[in-house]
Amino acid sequence: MQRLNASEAGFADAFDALVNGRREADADVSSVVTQTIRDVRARGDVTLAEMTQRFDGFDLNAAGWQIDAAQCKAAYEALAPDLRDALTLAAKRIEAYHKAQLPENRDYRDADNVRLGARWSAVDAAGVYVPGGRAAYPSSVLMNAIPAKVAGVERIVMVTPTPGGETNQAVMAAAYLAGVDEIWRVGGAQAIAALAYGTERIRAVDVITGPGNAWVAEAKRQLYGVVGIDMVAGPSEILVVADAKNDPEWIAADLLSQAEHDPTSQSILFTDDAGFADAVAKAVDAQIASLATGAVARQSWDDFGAIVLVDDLEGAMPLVNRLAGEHLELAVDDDRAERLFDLVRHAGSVFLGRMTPEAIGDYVAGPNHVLPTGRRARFASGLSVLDFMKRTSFIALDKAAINAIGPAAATLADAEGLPAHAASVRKRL
Ligand SMILES: NC(=O)c1ccc[n+]([C@@H]2O[C@H](COP(=O)([O-])OP(=O)(O)OC[C@H]3O[C@@H](n4cnc5c(N)ncnc54)[C@H](O)[C@@H]3O)[C@@H](O)[C@H]2O)c1
Ligand SMILES: N[C@H](CO)Cc1c[nH]c[nH+]1
Ligand SMILES: [Zn+2]
Repeated sequence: MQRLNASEAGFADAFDALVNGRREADADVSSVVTQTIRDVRARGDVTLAEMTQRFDGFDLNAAGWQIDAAQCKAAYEALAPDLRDALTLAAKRIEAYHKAQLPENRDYRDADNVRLGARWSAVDAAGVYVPGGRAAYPSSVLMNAIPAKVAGVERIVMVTPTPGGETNQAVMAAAYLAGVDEIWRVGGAQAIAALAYGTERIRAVDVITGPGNAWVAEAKRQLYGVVGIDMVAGPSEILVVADAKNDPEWIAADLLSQAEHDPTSQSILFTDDAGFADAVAKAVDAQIASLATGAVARQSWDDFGAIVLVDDLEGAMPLVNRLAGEHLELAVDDDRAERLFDLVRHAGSVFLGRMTPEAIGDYVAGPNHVLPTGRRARFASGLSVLDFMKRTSFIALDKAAINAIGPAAATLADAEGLPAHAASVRKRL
C-alpha cells in the first residue's frame, strides 16, 4: 500500500501515477485475448474444450457442457432456507429497482404536424457472464439476468466457469430464480468470444453483459461492435472518504471487501486525519491475517492499495473525481455526506453515510453491482435494463407536413451535392 500526503512536495506526480496506473488490460492481457478470440472463431468448441481443460481443469466433453433447468430447480429447492430467503430478498429488491428503469415509448405530433417518436424493444438474445474463477457469484446471476428479464429478453444465456468441474449450488439456484434459459460451463475470454460469434454448440447473442477479471473485461472491450456490451466491468475497486469519527475496523473491512475480489482490485482511503490513517492501516493488516481470502486481499492491498492524507475532505473530491472509481463510500455524518455527494462528478455507485457499506450494494440494495471500473465511470454507467434494449425512432409525414419541412431538406441535399436525395423530397412537394 502506498501512502500519499496531499500537502507534500511531489504529491501531484505521485497522484498522477495512481490515476494512470494500469491494472487491467496491459499489453499481455490484450494480445492473449486477441489470440483467444481468433482461436474461438476458427475452432469453436474445440478451443472452448481445450481452454476449459487448461484454465478450469476439467473435460467439458466428459463432464457436460451445460447445466440444465432441472439441476437449477433442484439446487433451488435444496438450498438452506436462510440462503434461499436471502437470494429471494435480493431478487425482489433488484427486480423492483430495475422495473422502475423501464423507458417509455414516445409518439407525438410537433408544430408542423410531423409525427415523431421512438419505440423501445428488447434485444432477442443476451449473454450474461457470471464470474467463477476465484469465487462463485450467485449475486451476479441476479444482477445480470433480472434486468434482462425485466427488459423482455426472450433468450438469456449464462456462461460461467466451473473450476475443477464443480458446479455451485447457489449459482444454479439463482439462475432458476432469475429465469435464465441456458447455462454453459465456460468462462474467461473464450466464453465471451463464443457468445459473440457463436460456436457449433452455443448460438450467438446480441448483447453481452456482466463483470469478470482482466481477460473477461478485455474480451468484452475488443468484441464491442460485434455485439453490444454493457460497459467494461473488470477487477473491483473502492474509494472510501472517511473522517476520524469512523471506527477504523469498519473502514478497514470496507477496503478489504473489494481487495478480496482479485489481486488487481484496488482500495483507496482518503482521510484528513493522520492518526486515523495509521489506525486503518493497522486494522487492514490485522484483518487480512484472518480472512480466508487473505492472500488475494494482501496482494491487492500491497500492490494497488493507497491511503491519501488530505487537508480536508471537501478538498479530496477533485481527486476522487479523477479516479472515477467503481464504488465510492462517503463515511461521514449524513449532512456532510450530502454535501460531499454534491461534489461527486464521476463514480459508478455512491454509498452515503457511515451505515452504508459498499457490500450492501453488492447484494441486496437493488441498484446493479455490475459497474464500470478502470476510471470508466467518467463516461459509463452501471448495468441497467436499457443495456438490454434499443430504441427505434420513427417519422410520419402527410402532405402538409412535407410541404412544411421538405424544402429545407432539399436545400440541404443540394448543399451536400446529393441530387437523388433532393429529388426524392421535391417530387413529393
Ligand atoms: N466491476 C464489477 O461490476 C464486478 C462485479 C463482480 C466481480 N467483479 C470482478 O470479477 C472478477 C472475477 O474474477 P475471477 O478470476 O474470480 O473469475 P472470472 O470468471 O472473471 O475469470 C476466470 C476465468 O479467467 C480465465 N483466466 C484466468 N487466468 C487466466 C490467464 N492467465 N490467461 C487467460 N485467461 C485466464 C479463465 O478462463 C478462468 O476460467 C474479479 O476481478 C472481480 O473483482 C467485478
Ligand atoms: N463488488 C463486486 C463488484 O465490483 C460485486 C460483488 C458480488 N459479490 C460480491 N461483490
Ligand atoms: Zn464485492
